[in-house]
Amino acid sequence: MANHKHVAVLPGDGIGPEIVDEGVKVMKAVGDRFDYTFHFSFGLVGGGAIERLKQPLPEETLTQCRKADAVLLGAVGGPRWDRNPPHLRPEKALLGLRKELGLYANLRPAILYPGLESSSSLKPEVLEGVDLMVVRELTGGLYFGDKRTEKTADGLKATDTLVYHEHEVERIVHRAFQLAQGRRKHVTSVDKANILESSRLWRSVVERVAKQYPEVEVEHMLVDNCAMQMVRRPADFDVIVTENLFGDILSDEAAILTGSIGMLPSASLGEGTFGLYEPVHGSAPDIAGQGVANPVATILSVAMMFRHSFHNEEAAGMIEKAVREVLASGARTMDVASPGALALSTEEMGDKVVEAIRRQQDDPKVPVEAMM
Ligand SMILES: NC(=O)c1ccc[n+]([C@@H]2O[C@H](COP(=O)([O-])OP(=O)(O)OC[C@H]3O[C@@H](n4cnc5c(N)ncnc54)[C@H](O)[C@@H]3O)[C@@H](O)[C@H]2O)c1
Ligand SMILES: CC(C)[C@H](C(=O)O)[C@@H](O)C(=O)O
Ligand SMILES: [Mg+2]
Repeated sequence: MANHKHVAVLPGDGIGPEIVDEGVKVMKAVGDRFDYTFHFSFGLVGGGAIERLKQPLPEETLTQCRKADAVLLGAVGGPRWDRNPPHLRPEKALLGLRKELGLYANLRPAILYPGLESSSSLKPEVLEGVDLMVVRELTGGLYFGDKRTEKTADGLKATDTLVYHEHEVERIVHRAFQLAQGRRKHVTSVDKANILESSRLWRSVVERVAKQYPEVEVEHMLVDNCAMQMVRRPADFDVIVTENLFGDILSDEAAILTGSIGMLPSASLGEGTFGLYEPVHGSAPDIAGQGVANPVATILSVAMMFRHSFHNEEAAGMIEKAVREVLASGARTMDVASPGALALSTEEMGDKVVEAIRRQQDDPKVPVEAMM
């Protein structure tokens, strides 16, 4: 029986449309194998929406997302809008989507694919076995606390507020422990409890919740130390759970472990099966329009969509295996290619992944029942 899925597609700005095209292509290829029929609804978000509708997150786009089973987003932002007032910044759309759709749990896996060791500036022996998951709280913290700029006698004064409610910490920490149960059963909770009140609350909640998961080992680490340990002994990390801004920064740092930020996918989830899937990176204005961006982060985000929103682990595995095979064959986009080597375009890389998916489908060694 056909599986009907409505996917809201928000390409956004910069390289967004280029990488999303490849994500949709892969979704269709896997969908064919598993008898999905997709309804794609394309929407405006970010800078493009500001230009056309004078707002970064039009109500129509939000409604479209609410009606969908999942959202695939490219990226937003660019220098053209950098001087806009806060309510007309493309990035504001991301915060609106996350908050309005209740997507508080941001899963950002960082896996080093075989063959990409040489794309990292770290030594191969440090990188061996890197497979970690940053679980970032996504709808609280500094991003959403009161903020204002005011005039004082000494000049301007700007304030941002870092607020966490106990229940907000509790639900993300549970999510991290549950993920760790299916992985290597280790959680590193990252905070700044030596200085921040919100981190002290965070740490006490982690200690309480941890008692419900006795088989999972837990450690607390200060964020500054974590930033160092992540590049010093990255393979020791399994699940990292942390607040919004720390998670944003540490997940970009993880790009050094995987060879490129173009390799990092993400899933933003709430309570149900609905999710928003997007690469960790931004709109990369420096390479936009050239057709050279790495589409793998977006393609791996599509794999996460099959896993978390469609509960189809086989389809997710098929995409990840295809990416693994393509990289093992030496195919590289510019960001991970050796200096002087011929690099593939965004589209060519997407085509390679689709070909690898089709090969898996034709391969008699893969039992059909294992793919159902
Ligand atoms: N989720 C999002 O939409 C998102 C995330 C981060 C930044 N942004 C926005 O994007 C804009 C640019 O931000 P930035 O330059 O700090 O970060 P960025 O992630 O866009 O780019 C950082 C560097 O990584 C490279 N890069 C990024 N993605 C790549 C890919 N797929 N393949 C190859 N190289 C890639 C870029 O060329 C650049 O050199 C800003 O407006 C920022 O606010 C949006
Ligand atoms: C663009 C920005 C608002 C966003 C964030 O900080 O969450 C981005 O950096 C990300 O990681 O998705
Ligand atoms: Mg970021």
